[in-house]
Amino acid sequence: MMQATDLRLTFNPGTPIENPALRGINLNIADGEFVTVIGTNGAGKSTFLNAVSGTTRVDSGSILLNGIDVTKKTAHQRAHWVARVFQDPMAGTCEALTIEENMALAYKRGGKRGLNFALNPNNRDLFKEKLSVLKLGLESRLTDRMGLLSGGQRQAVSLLMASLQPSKILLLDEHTAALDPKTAAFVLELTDKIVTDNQLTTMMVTHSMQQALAHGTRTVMLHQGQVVLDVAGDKRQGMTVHDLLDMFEQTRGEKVDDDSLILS
Ligand SMILES: Nc1ncnc2c1ncn2[C@@H]1O[C@H](COP(=O)(O)OP(=O)(O)OP(=O)(O)O)[C@@H](O)[C@H]1O
Repeated sequence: MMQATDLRLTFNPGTPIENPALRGINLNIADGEFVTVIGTNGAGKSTFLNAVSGTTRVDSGSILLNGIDVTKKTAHQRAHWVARVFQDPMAGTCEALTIEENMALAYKRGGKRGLNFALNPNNRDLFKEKLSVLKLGLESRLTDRMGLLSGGQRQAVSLLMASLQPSKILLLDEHTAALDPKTAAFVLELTDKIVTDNQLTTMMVTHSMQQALAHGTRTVMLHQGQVVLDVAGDKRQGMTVHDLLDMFEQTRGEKVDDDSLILS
């Protein structure tokens, strides 16, 4: 369970380029809920995810993960609880290390023991078994360097890595945006499977309203640093992009001014 309460953050306060990126975000996510997050450019989506993961500190407000207040904890201290897959396939894995070394690092995420401890025969079998689910033949390439994999393969392995240890929340930050449409569809399908199989509490930022409605169990829209729409259950079932745009217009009294959000 994640509870984000009145999160506020202003970049460059007191300067001519002062920017209130988070203006009181309130969002509670129940265990096992898969929330898709959309919003116009600059709405604060990445900043919000950074605040949850601890790579950005908020000015005020609180973030609780399973009842534990992590607001003042560093990203490193939160590593036990927060798993993340980034937009850039290069960002979440180390290309100089092998597939099994990357997986071993993920397996010991937040732990103190060394890489060699996690690279034992039992774990190798586990990594192979997990990789075989991808149906990409990577289970026979454990000692290949990560840098040899395509962007889609790396994102697929990143997703597996994120689910190797139980986390309180999985953050997906436009993790398919850099992939071609076919590979993106494959990685999204895999995301659904991994999230469902492992009952992961998940927040997925996407720049596609269509994707936001087609995946997950709940959709939240951010606008100017606040949550302005929040739909789930029957209300969300069968909802179209057009319905969502109408809802935004009725709530805000303005139209969505971001073609990429509407058209992608
Ligand atoms: N490190 C930073 N320093 C100053 N301003 C920042 C910084 N990071 C983000 N911002 C600003 O904060 C606002 C929110 O940015 P953020 O990246 O969270 O938006 P976003 O919703 O993820 O947008 P996009 O869809 O374009 O990626 C924007 O106006 C952005 O320019």
